[in-house]
Amino acid sequence: MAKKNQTLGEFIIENQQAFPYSSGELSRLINSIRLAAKVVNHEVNKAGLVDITGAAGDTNIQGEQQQKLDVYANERFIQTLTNREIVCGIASEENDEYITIQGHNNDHKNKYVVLMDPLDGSSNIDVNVSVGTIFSIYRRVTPIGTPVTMEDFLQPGNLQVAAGYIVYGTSTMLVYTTGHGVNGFTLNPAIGTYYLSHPDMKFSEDGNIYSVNEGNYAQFPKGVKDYIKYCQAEEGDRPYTSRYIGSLVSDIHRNMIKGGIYIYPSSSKYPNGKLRLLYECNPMAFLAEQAGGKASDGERRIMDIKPEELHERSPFYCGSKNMVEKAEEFLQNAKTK
Ligand SMILES: O=P(O)(O)OC[C@H]1O[C@](O)(COP(=O)(O)O)[C@@H](O)[C@@H]1O
Ligand SMILES: [Mg+2]
Ligand SMILES: [Mg+2]
Repeated sequence: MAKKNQTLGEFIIENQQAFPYSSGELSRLINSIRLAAKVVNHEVNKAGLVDITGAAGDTNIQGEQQQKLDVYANERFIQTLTNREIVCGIASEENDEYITIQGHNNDHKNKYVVLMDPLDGSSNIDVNVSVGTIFSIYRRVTPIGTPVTMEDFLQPGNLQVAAGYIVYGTSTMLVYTTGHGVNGFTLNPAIGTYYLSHPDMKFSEDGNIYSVNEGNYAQFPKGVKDYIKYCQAEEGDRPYTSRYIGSLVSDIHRNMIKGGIYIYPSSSKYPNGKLRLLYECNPMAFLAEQAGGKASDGERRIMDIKPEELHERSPFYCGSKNMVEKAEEFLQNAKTK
């Protein structure tokens, strides 16, 4: 049972039985993510003081300009996960291909793969707005002792064994699930310890915050435009409040605490949506469902989508269950008209 203010270490030990495969590996994996997050947090907190902001000069497979902090965070998480001898493979937004981790005996004996967005919200780095890291963890499906293959990474989200995010905001928080609810831990930077500050986080069934980049309104499908007009109407419990930070982690985190819906729909600029299914939509969908919320692509449950490619994108509707279902209703009605 989660006890407020217990440390992350105490929580992990007390909830060992909650981790699948009853081994300590998954808890060691969560711990290694915690460690890497502390190092990245340190750099995020001094971004601007040192030359860690701004463009790194390269572009990633998404064709997006890599920020220096994207590259730094990516390297730290890969190094920590590799050194801790727990994972057999890593896929990252910042790497075109997945990374095979052989293990210190080159025996490919590790059981888990991690997919991650090492730094989410890159456009906010230079303007001192919160950013995050998102991770998704699966048990490998190919035989232990052999090198991982793409099959280990292209698993539907409903097979995740753990998922979470770190938000580097006014405070640094680690929020994650292993399929037994969602718990949030806040870092005490003075002593470098995470404390259980948000036990058993829940999405309220309803909310009055909608998060969408309304600057792209003209590019949206009719159903999305209709839903936004519904949110803005002066009737019933509306107008809702519009809040959009432009960091998926921050927008989802706020909505989980206050209630709300986050939408990144398909558009003329992003026909399949902008967010990546494997390391943005799926982990957030796992958290949302574990917190009593909902996550779809407008029609299908996100976690039931069978991925075809490592960096494939998906439209994303996530948050308070009744709000997501209302948005899906507008999308459906627009199709039938
Ligand atoms: O600026 P836009 O088009 O509204 O997109 C904002 C979205 O893009 C993202 O920044 C994409 O993530 P990355 O920063 O990791 O590429 C999300 O965090 C955010 O929700
Ligand atoms: Mg991202
Ligand atoms: Mg990113």
